[in-house]
Amino acid sequence: MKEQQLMVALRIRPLSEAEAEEGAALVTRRVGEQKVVLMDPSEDPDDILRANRSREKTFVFDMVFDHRATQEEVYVSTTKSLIGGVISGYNATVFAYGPTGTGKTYTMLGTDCEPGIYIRTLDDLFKALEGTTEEMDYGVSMSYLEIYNEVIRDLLNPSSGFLDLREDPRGSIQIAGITEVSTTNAQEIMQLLMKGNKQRTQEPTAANETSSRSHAVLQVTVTQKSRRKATGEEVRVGKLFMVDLAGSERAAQTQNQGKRMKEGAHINRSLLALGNCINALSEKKGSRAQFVNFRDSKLTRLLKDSLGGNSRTVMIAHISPASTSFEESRMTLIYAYRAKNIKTQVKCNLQNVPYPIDQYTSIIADLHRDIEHLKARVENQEKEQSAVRSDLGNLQAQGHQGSGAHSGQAMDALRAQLLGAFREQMEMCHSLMELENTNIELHVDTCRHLLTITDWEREKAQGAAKEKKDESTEEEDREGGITDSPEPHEVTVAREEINLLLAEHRKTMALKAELEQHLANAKEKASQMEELFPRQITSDDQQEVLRLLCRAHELELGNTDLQAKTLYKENLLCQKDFVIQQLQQHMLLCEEIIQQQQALIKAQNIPVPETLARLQQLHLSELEEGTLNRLLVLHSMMSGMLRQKSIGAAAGKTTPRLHSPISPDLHGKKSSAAITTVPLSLETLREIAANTKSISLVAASRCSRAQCRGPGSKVSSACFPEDDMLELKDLEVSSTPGCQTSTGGMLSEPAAASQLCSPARGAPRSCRDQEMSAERAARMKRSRSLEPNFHRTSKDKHWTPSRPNTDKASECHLCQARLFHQSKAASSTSTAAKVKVPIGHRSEGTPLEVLPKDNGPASTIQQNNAGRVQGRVLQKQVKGPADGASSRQKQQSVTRWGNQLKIK
Ligand SMILES: Nc1ncnc2c1ncn2[C@@H]1O[C@H](COP(=O)(O)OP(=O)(O)OP(=O)(O)O)[C@@H](O)[C@H]1O
Repeated sequence: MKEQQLMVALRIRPLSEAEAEEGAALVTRRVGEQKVVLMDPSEDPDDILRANRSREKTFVFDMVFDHRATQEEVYVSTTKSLIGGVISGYNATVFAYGPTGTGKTYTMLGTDCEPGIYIRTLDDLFKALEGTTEEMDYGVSMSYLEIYNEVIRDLLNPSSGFLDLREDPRGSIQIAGITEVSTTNAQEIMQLLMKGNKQRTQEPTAANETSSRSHAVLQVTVTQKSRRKATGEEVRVGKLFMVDLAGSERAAQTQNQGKRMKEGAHINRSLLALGNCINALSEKKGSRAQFVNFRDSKLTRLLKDSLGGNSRTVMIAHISPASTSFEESRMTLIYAYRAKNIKTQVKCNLQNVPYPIDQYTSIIADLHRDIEHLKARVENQEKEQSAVRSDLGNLQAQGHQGSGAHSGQAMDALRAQLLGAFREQMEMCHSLMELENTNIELHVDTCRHLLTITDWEREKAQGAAKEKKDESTEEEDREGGITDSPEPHEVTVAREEINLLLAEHRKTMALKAELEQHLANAKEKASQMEELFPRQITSDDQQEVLRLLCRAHELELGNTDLQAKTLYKENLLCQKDFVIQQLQQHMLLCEEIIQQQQALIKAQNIPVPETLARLQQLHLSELEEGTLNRLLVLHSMMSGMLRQKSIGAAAGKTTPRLHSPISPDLHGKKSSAAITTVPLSLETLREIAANTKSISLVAASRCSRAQCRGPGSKVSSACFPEDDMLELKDLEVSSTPGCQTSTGGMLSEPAAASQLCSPARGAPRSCRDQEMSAERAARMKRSRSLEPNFHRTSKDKHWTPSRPNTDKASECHLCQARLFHQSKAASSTSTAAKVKVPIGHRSEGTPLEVLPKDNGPASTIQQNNAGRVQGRVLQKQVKGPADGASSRQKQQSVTRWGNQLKIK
């Protein structure tokens, strides 16, 4: 990882005709290649009182261009050098900053005769790639978007609506549903850009006839893969962002009113957020280190890596030379000058680095099977549902003909009430899932930050060890002992972000608890309504209609549950990537240790025991055979396919896609156990965040394993957020021989264990894992421990992390989460049973009466609200179909529920 200072260049455009007509004086002067002098036009040179104070301010930048600079010069001095890095897998960003009308678009896009940075960069990029394609396979894709009034639009496909901005598990920002064009022709790209630019929101302001009112971002991704098999299947991905920001303007200067004023407010909001980030980042190393809030605007979230992360970044600040723009120029120069202090950490983006992952391939295969199985069940349920719906239509038609007016009215009222109640329940279910989804996102974010901190801790530890070694050999240089190197700002940011994320998690959990309570009440209400059928509705047909309604509702809930389970599996896959990343780093460390030890053995001529020699031989042949590479490719292919399939399914089907399931527990009937994700103990994370010195993901997961371990154990409350501890404390779990795992106990009843551990298949995966581990352990006679987390199996032929450390930890959480939800479902059922007066449901136009409970025969609560649910895409897919609108609906639905809860 290399530290890079942000490069800041300044471009001063020529005096415009309008400025010249106004008689504006020149207030800027370029001195040499790197200096600019700004003169304050308001100061009187004859003012004796201020005679000692200079009316000139000098600013130094990496490059200063004045009106004589050509587009080629600006490009060559700022951007050209980034191309090589992007091809080798590094990220880079160029952004144009400055007040309106100072030439940002001119610099970035340019004109037909004087093309700007976009086209020159792409031209050179393709030329460079052509020269190297003998050795490498390259892929180039680009996307072009604008952020206008805090919403993101695809400039290559404006009809796709507003897009969502997401962070992927590796922490890079993604735009869901954005069009990515693959091409190798710069001319084609120029046409696309011109076309896209026409879609950009552009309006005349007093300062600029063709003012761009939005921030435009052109992203080019270069993927590089070696053609020589011997070098492995390593893929390097370099991303280049080219950003034309909207003008940093003041309303007074641009005389903006109405819509322009509102736009200005949004533009200023994101630019203000950008300014704040620049301020905070530039002071990161200084005494006034501040928190950098990238989340304040879409723009700063998008530029997060460019400013504070993994990117070589160039800022081209723009100013006008006119005295009339003095104030804007001064502010821009101050900001740009500050930005020079920003440092980014640059590292090559490698994907698919060879790593022994056989255990993951089997898990992934399992997940694949589960997903297929669940999908098949979803399809069956859908078929059943449509059959029920058509029956229902027929019966309703008959009911209307055959029954009297009075009974028809009662029937309609009851039906409306039922539908209202079911709809409310479904909305609550979806809101709960959305909250759970948010929790997962928060968790993924937290893990990512933990990884950053772990990386740093490891680097620090290695550095300290090295220093100690040096110290012993060069004592004279080490008077002060080992000095603590300063913590990189990304690590400090990670620590701060973890705290924020934990706070957000607590809020989400509180809202979720309220919603769950509300849902339990709603279910109780619906069950009371069902008991009234026989009294209020006399006709058999009508009763049948209502029963079918309830059945449809039940199916709908079941359907939702299944889809949620599917998505949960997908999420689990995603989390495996994290673990792989972590293990991969550990693997590299181990490799280094092995090499050094081998060198030592050789140098000292130490006799090697036969067993060790055999293992070394095995290790070498493993490397030569490239088995690990193949496994890795298999892993990436399978997980890629799975994700692709999911995306395809989401695009093709109109059924909802949910990240996390809810357990519908209707009318006292136990439904399948709900699953949620609590992959790391939030308590543990909180401790880790607080205890900043010894933070490590491995430590965190070990901790949570340790807390969950032990035969006949109680489910440890330490594995759950504190809000959930009360729910769990009385839940006794006993071990089942053969099913006991090192990561958590099973319910004593086999059926319950199966339900908890593997809802989709017969044998609980934890049990299977246990058997496999035992089998493996028996075969591991020659295995030898390198360090506590790693072992070598004769079957695996390579160093590999012990299974319980990874997948079992996840399984442990999975089991516990299910357990928790089941206990919660049980407790909510009992709570619901105590409710005497049901809360009124919302139904369209028909306020629900409080219905007396009688002792009529119980039947099943059902609902047909499938139509409502269909067409809602509930999971936001990165790089999937555009789903921005639906995710906003989701947000609204969650917020709405949040608000309703508050009101209630
Ligand atoms: N270096 C330059 N040489 C010649 N003309 C320039 C130069 N810089 C800007 N211009 C001209 O000034 C005008 C305004 O430039 P441009 O639209 O690029 O400004 P901007 O900073 O992008 O404004 P906004 O933020 O309002 O979109 C254009 O007509 C452009 O051609």
